[in-house]
This record gives sequence, C-alpha cells and structure tokens, in this order.
Amino acid sequence: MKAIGLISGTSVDGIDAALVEISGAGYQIAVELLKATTYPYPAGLRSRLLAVCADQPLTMAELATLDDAVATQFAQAAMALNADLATVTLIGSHGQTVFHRPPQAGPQTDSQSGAEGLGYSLQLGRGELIAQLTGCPTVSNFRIADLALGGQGAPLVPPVDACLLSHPEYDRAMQNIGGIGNVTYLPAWAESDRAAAPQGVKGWDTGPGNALLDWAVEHLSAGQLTYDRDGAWAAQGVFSQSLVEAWLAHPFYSQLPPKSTGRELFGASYGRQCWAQAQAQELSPADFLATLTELTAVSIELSYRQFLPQFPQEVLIGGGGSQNAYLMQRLQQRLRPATVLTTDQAGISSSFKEAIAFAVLGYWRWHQVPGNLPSVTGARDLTLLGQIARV
Ligand SMILES: Nc1ncnc2c1ncn2[C@@H]1O[C@H](COP(=O)(O)OP(=O)(O)OP(=O)(O)O)[C@@H](O)[C@H]1O
Ligand SMILES: CC(=O)N[C@H]1[C@@H]2OC[C@@H](O2)[C@@H](O)[C@@H]1O[C@H](C)C(=O)O
Repeated sequence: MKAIGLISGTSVDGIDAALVEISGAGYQIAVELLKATTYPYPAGLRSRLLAVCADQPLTMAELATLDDAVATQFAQAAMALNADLATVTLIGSHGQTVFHRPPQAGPQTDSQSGAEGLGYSLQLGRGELIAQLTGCPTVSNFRIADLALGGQGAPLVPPVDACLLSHPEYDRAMQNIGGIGNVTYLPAWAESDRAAAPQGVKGWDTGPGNALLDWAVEHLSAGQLTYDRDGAWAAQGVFSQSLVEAWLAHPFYSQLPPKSTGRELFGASYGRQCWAQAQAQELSPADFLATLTELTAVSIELSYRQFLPQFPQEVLIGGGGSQNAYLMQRLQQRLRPATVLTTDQAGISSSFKEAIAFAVLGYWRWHQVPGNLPSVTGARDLTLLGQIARV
C-alpha cells in the first residue's frame, strides 16, 4: 500500500513528509521511498511553537488555534508531495511535540493526579483535521498508549530501525541526531528469524543533538541564522574540555535506560546557562559552538560505553546532524574503532528516516500490529500505537 509519513521533530524546523510503498506483514516488511519533501513552518508559527516549548503560557483557546494551525501545515506538507492522494491508503502523522514528561521514578509529586508517576507527551496537529483536509485516513497520537502502560512513549522509531537497518551478521547502532539525539542498538538479525519480533533491541535518548547548537547559533547571530551549516562556525573554534566535563555531570547522562528527554531539559533555558558559563571562561562564539558540538559527540560515546550490551562495529548516523561535517568528524574520532557511516550508506535516507518510520508505524496500526518495543520504552506490554481518524 501507499502511505505517507509526517513528522516535525524537536528542532521545529519544518515538516518532513515521505510517500512510501509498504508491503509485507509484521516485521517482515519492505519499504520503498517514492517521494519526500520538507515543508518549512511559516516563521511566525515556528517561533510561537518554540516559545510554547520553552514554557510560554497559553490559554486553552490559543492551544486550540495552535493545534489546528499545526494540523493545517501537516496537511499541506502531505499535499506538497504532489502525489495522487486518492491512491494513498493512510497517513501516519507524528505531529509536533510541545511537551514531553518522561515517567517519574518514586512517589508522584502531584497528589491531585491518580496516575502515579506516568509520563505525558503532547503532540499538536490533530489527525481528524489532517484526515479531513487531505481526504486520507490519518493515524496520529502515537505516544500515548505506550505512556499509559508506564513506558517512556519515546523513542518509537527503534522497531522500524530494526526492520530497515538490522544487519544479518553483525551488530549495529543507529544514532539519530535531530534536536535530541537517540540511539537504537540493533543486534544481528537474520532474515530467517524475522517472523517474530526482534530480540535484544535497545534504544533511548542520548541527550542533546542539535537543539542546543541551533539555539546558540540563533542567539549568537541575533536571529540571522537558525543552524550551523555543515558545522562550519564550530569548526573555527576550539572546544573547552573542562566545560564539556562540567556539563556531563548533568544527571540525565548517568540515568539508566529506558530514558527519554526533550527541550524541557535541553532547550533555550539550559542553552542560556551554558552560554553564561562559556562567557565566564571567555570563550568566543566559535569556541562555544565547538564545545556544544563536543557535548553532543561525547554524550553519545559515553552513552554507548555505559549502556550498550557491547560496543557496536558500525554506527549509522541519521537526522540533520549527519549533515554537520564537523560533528561527523568528532563522532568518527570519539566512536573509534566503530565505523561511522550515515544511514544513506545503508540504503535509508538520513533526512527522511523518521517520516518513513511514521508511515510504517501507521501501517502497523492499520494492520493491528503492536508498534512499541517494551525493551526500549519500558512499557509493561506491547500495544497498538496511534488513533485512526477516518474520512
Ligand atoms: N547541512 C547541515 N549542517 C549542519 N546541521 C544541519 C544541516 N542540515 C540540518 N542540520 C541540523 O539538523 C537539524 C534538523 O534535524 P532533524 O530534521 O533530524 O531534526 P528533528 O527531526 O526536528 O529532531 P528530532 O529527531 O529530535 O525529533 C537542524 O535544526 C540543524 O541543526
Ligand atoms: C517526545 C518526542 O517527540 N521525542 C522525540 C525526540 O526527538 C528525538 C528523540 O527525542 C526521540 O525520542 C523522539 O523522536 C523520535 C521520532 C522517536 O520517537 O523515535
């Protein structure tokens, strides 16, 4: 069947849309990318979303308006693919995360809530409106069922990574570097074993990916730039080892998986603290960007050394960070002796892998195949992910 996957990630840079042909059943699926595009948010909507992610208060009426503005942009992103939507069976839409609270260990602090320690995650862009605007049944709200089972609700892409990127003979790690970084550990998985769910797959958020870097670039360029293209600015600086070490004392890095995070920990407010510390050490803007880039690279390395069952032979990088040449160079250095490649080199688009994944998660929901992996999210059980809005 033809399906469309839509996502705007924690970078809030725009909506990735992928039209795919999916065949097969369960975990034995084949996915072909037919068309893909990135549909940027209008600048005003992007800055509003970033402000909301940074805890700017909003009324319920404003929330409703924002939700529908996001859904409208998502529908337009699907239409921008210029595909014949009558031939598309479903859209799998992740939406825009504006709030993510992982499950809390220990006693619930809010005595008003009966839901002890459960996580909560809010993605804007309601599927019902996307379905009405595009005429395609739309699966959305993928994270909530896993959260209700005590899971992190994230990352959700690892089982799709397992299907698309596992090697039959050796272990791999797939590292996504979007706004936040997340890893999927992929044990060797032979074609002949694929009738059953993948065994031993792990995955968690490793910490900041590009979110802090993007904040810093925007701040240092007084809003003229939104990201460090190819890492060219950072490459002109020298990183501060002492600051990287100080930042690595953040408790998130030593927390045992399953774990997930977001802009709540590694957003604008944390960026401002880091910049104040960098200024106290008289770091130049380029040194500061090099130091943030190093934090991303070292936090990934440490995460592997602390928590992976074994250090992988091969690491595949996906997401926008794979296009940052300076970051890729630092990762190659830090992840030795592993071979560091991009997912493109394994046949899957690094820019559109997550959009493809939400088409697959939609396909699994459509065919009643559980989409979460408790070994990744920590949920009590497998469950169907997503709610279907029909037209
Ligand atoms: N040529 C490039 N050079 C450097 N960085 C780049 C380049 N292209 C993209 N990026 C970075 O990648 C980011 C977007 O990455 P991506 O689209 O994977 O993030 P996302 O999907 O929003 O995040 P997440 O995976 O956390 O949900 C941009 O904000 C930018 O920082
Ligand atoms: C709550 C949320 O939106 N989390 C994102 C975020 O961006 C990267 C990382 O943190 C990952 O855990 C997740 O996204 C991908 C698509 C996932 O669920 O696999």
